[in-house]
Amino acid sequence: MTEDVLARYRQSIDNIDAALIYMLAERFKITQAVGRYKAENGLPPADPGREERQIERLRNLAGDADLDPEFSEKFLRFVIDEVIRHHQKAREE
Ligand SMILES: C=C(O[C@@H]1C=C(C(=O)O)C=C[C@H]1O)C(=O)O
Repeated sequence: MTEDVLARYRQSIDNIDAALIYMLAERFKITQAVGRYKAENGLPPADPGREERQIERLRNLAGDADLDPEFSEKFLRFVIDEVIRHHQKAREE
């Protein structure tokens, strides 16, 4: 009985994790396009002003959603740093 409850929770966790992976894949597809556009047009890989606005926006959304804003900032920072790495590579190609 208890194991059924745990299995149901975990099924839901598996679905959410799958959605996160698909959403991240879509985000990286569009950021790769941004990286190519920047490389072709001589724009810098990073845009600190945009990052600051994004982080502030997500910190507020996190607060509304009862998620730790510090965690949401760390997560977005991690993703953005990877995007910038891709943009630097696109510029070198
Ligand atoms: C995607 C961009 O490039 C970088 C990555 C960002 C992101 O992943 O949200 C935001 C700003 C830039 O440093 C962009 O300039 O919009």
